[in-house]
Amino acid sequence: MNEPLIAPSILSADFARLGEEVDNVLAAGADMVHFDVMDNHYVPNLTIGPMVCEALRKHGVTAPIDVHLMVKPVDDLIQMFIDAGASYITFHPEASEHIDRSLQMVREAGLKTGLVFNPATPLHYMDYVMDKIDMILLMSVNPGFGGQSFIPGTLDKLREARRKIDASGRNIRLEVDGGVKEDNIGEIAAAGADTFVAGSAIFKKDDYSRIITDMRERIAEARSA
Ligand SMILES: O=C(CO)[C@@H](O)[C@H](O)COP(=O)(O)O
Repeated sequence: MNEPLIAPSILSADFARLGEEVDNVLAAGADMVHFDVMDNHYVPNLTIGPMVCEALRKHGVTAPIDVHLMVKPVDDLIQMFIDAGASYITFHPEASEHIDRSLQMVREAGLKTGLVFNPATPLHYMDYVMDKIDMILLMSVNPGFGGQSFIPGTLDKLREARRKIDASGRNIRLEVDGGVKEDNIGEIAAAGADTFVAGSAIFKKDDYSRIITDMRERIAEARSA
């Protein structure tokens, strides 16, 4: 099992102080920055684009930036985020006309890539591209907004995704996003996730270090049980 990674979603950060917020959450022990891109078309919200990713790099952020594209179509923005300094680029299979080609674009640029599955999206989209993905992201809420409740059926879906990853023999990260909190992160880890996106659970707290440490402890407890 991969070492667990905590990826705060900057969707819940104070955008007026974004550089400082990202510095603070990384100094508090976060492993990477989860960067939610929404187009008010594929999802009913509008957020940030490649200029903000580039600005974070210019600000001095060296940690991995995990770009989650909630846009349709995806290919133009993939290229822009490659140029802007993304580390991971994940997208929804329904948002690409040519999933294999979109994955290939990211890989040829030397970045890590992956597919994102909404709560009702079946996992079979990954079946013929397992050799081209580094991450599978299961949405545990319907995408578009922070602060929603974790959909419990995601736990079974995580177990199913974990079986597929293990059967592939490849080192693919299993990320979960939506409603991840300190009181459910243990069972999410036990279901097979190794990469944990949390927005409001971290950014709505005063002490980022305490919540990230608490999350790590609960993951470790779940793994040793
Ligand atoms: O992509 C999304 C929502 O579409 C997420 O990354 C949210 O930003 C997670 O927020 P919390 O549920 O952790 O508050």
